[in-house]
Amino acid sequence: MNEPALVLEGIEKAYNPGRRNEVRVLNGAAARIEAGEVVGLLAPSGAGKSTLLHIAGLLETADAGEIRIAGQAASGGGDRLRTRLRRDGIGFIYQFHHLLPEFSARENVALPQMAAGQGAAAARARADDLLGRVGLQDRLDHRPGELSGGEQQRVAFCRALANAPKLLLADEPTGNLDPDTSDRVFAAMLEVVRETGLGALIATHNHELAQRMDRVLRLDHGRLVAA
Ligand SMILES: Nc1ncnc2c1ncn2[C@@H]1O[C@H](COP(=O)(O)OP(=O)(O)OP(=O)(O)O)[C@@H](O)[C@H]1O
Repeated sequence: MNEPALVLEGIEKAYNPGRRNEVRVLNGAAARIEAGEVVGLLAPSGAGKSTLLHIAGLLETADAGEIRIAGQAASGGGDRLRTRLRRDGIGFIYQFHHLLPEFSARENVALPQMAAGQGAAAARARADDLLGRVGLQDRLDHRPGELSGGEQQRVAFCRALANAPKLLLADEPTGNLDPDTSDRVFAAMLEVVRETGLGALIATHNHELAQRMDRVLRLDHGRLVAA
């Protein structure tokens, strides 16, 4: 049986602990996302959504708690373990695409694979396949500045999947797009996510998008509860 894509147990996080301006953001947050499961994360601004995604994505450390990515414990491991798990196990998409402006769509998707040791030809072939699956087969050689906002987000999505992660983390991935484009881009992402069978945690303020996911969590006083 497949290991869960993500397990979080007892995650605690406070900023400025012990000081007058202490902010307790996570207070025993726990979740389990199975392989193939798409889970939404709904939370009002400031509730700790980005903090939670950064901790799950091993970009930020928790004060306490356990994190497992596809069965591998990340908590307690050193920076090298965290970097390897992040590179091989996790794909990220942010609200703004953060694509490299001087590289083409194909190169933006191929580069993370090459950084992980893949040969250039195979990396380009996988990039072309992924980009084709979200309808960008005619935009392979375009640079980000030559693409629409929705196209840029689709490239960012393909880049997140480039190294075949077990877990996809997304922070408002269509949040900067107009409603129609957001809807289309989100549908394309969801279709590919469901085909690949990876586990996904997708933060959104959009209740309609959240309803298309398998289930939805919300942050309530630093804990994750079913929405
Ligand atoms: N580096 C930091 N130092 C101090 N406080 C911080 C820091 N980062 C975040 N916070 C505080 O922690 C809380 C949670 O922040 P976070 O960015 O996780 O919220 P969010 O739910 O993602 O909000 P949004 O939807 O507005 O992006 C906020 O009250 C924020 O002010």
